[in-house]
Amino acid sequence: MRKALSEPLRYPRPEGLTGEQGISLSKRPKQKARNWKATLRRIWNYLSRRKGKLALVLLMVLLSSGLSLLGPYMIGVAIDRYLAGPGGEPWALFLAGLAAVYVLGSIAGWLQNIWMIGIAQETVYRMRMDLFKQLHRLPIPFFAKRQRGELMSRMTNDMDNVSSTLNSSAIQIFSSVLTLVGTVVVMLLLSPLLTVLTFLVVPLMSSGMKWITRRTGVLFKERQRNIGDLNGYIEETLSGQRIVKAFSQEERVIREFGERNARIRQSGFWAQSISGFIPKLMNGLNNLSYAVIVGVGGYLAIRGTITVGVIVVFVEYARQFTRPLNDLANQWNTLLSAIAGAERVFEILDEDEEDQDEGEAGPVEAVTGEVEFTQVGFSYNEGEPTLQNISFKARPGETIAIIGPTGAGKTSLIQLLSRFYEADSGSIAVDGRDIRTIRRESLRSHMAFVLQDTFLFEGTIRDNIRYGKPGATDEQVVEAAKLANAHSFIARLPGGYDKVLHGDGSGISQGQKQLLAIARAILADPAILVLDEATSSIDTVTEIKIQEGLQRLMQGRTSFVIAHRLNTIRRADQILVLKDGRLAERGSHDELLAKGGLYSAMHQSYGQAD
Ligand SMILES: Nc1ncnc2c1ncn2[C@@H]1O[C@H](COP(=O)(O)OP(=O)(O)OP(=O)(O)O)[C@@H](O)[C@H]1O
Repeated sequence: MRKALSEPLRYPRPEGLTGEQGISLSKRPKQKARNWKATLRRIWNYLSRRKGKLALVLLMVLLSSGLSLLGPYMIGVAIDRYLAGPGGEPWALFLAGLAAVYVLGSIAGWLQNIWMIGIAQETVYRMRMDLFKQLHRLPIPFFAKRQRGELMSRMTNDMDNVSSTLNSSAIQIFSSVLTLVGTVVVMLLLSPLLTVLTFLVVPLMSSGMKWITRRTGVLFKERQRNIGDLNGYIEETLSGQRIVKAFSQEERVIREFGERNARIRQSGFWAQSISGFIPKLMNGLNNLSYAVIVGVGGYLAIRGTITVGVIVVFVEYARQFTRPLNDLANQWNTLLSAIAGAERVFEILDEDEEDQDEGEAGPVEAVTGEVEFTQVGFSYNEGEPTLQNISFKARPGETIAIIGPTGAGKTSLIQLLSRFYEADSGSIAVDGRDIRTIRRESLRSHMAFVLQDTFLFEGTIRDNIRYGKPGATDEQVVEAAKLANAHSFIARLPGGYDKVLHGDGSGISQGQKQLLAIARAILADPAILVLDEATSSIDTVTEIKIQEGLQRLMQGRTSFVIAHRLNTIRRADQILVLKDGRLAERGSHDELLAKGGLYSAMHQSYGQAD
């Protein structure tokens, strides 16, 4: 008996009890799902695609749980049978049987693990695919309301949460419950009294855990908040790195980072230190439970009520009983937080995609570029009109300059034309066809955008130019670059067209970025062009190159230019002057000047700025 007390764990100590990882998982700030039943049903929809494999996993869980009960039981039986001296089956046979039980148990555990990981990875793969597809189907207004970082975290953190839980926690919880129930049943069958004594530690354990977690919960939350704060600070200072350097604020930034970093150290220290008591407490209580079992069991054995074998079985089961209990405590929060994560993923999946194109909507083959707005009205928020009663007609190949004070609605007008937003009233027609009857994708394939802030993807210059027309040949890419006046600077770059651009084209200048955007648009060869003229000043040589490139690009296309330069405005076939969401004036430069109205007044200031 002494042996059992001083060396209570005959088999490898269960990991569930100790270890920082297990503890910290249970202390994660809880994220609660609002409708966990519906979320679980949807997770099941994904999982159920692999029903056969799942059934195998469950079989393995049953097998490994059953074998984990059988092992200690066999030891107990053996002790009773062989304690008084050799008898019954030979030892070797018994040992072989015992070894088989443990080996089979391990194999079943291993198979269950590996199969479940397969199912989990496939499930997460599908969910991730669905989420990414959905993110690219959602309309622009959806993104206007959300933070990019927040969406990113659904794609990464929430998916990771779901992944790790499906990988291990879900199955562990199931197997813990099974083992727990099985252990309790066998314990009750062997000795109800000893079972009750073993249970005595449970309230002590749970109140001890509660006492500690109440304290560490606050600390872990604080640490989490501090980490969030630090991440935010890192993101901010990296994005604003140029400003930091430009204002020589490096020292201050480092100091402020240090303060935040120290806060994490502080909260982390206390959270980890206090939670470190959990394994100690568990081990202490476990030993207490062994002592009680062995003490009372010994007394009962002397009185002949139970056998020594039963005591040994109980000591083993007591361990087996507290381990799943602990696992459950550890995994429960992980499970809850994964369900909450999955719910956040499903929330995005449930968002309305871009309004389905109306019944008749179809593709449009060739477009000449005639655009007509008829009494178009639009508002981002109900009751706050952004555009009202906009009517004009652009003939194919015309250049339309859109001007007006900031906030007048210039960008909004363009957004409607490209169907990023839908007009609330009136109609917009391309080649006489209402754009609501043209599939968005098809409509946009006839348009190209050269915006102030050109977005370049990670990849070669060639691929970036080819972005709108992936099938274009290398010769066509070079041809477009030449027309855009981009060829000469590209040719001078090390690597030329194969130079890889990183981080949104950080290795090239603003002007060069614009030249690439022009080349991209030339290659796409659209009938309708949308230009947002750069307001930032670019050196004169590049400026001339850009203007030349733009002229070539605009040739023969209907071009809408949010214009800032007098030259562009003067050359336009029509000028739309927007003010407070209304079309204040419309006409050519000369017509509007002659009118002596708003344009004429604005023209003065343009004249000064140009
Ligand atoms: N996503 C949005 N949600 C709500 N209101 C918006 C949104 N985008 C723009 N607005 C508002 O609509 C009005 C018109 O904005 P718009 O961007 O079209 O003006 P703009 O003439 O292009 O201005 P700027 O010259 O400054 O770019 C502004 O009052 C603006 O605050």
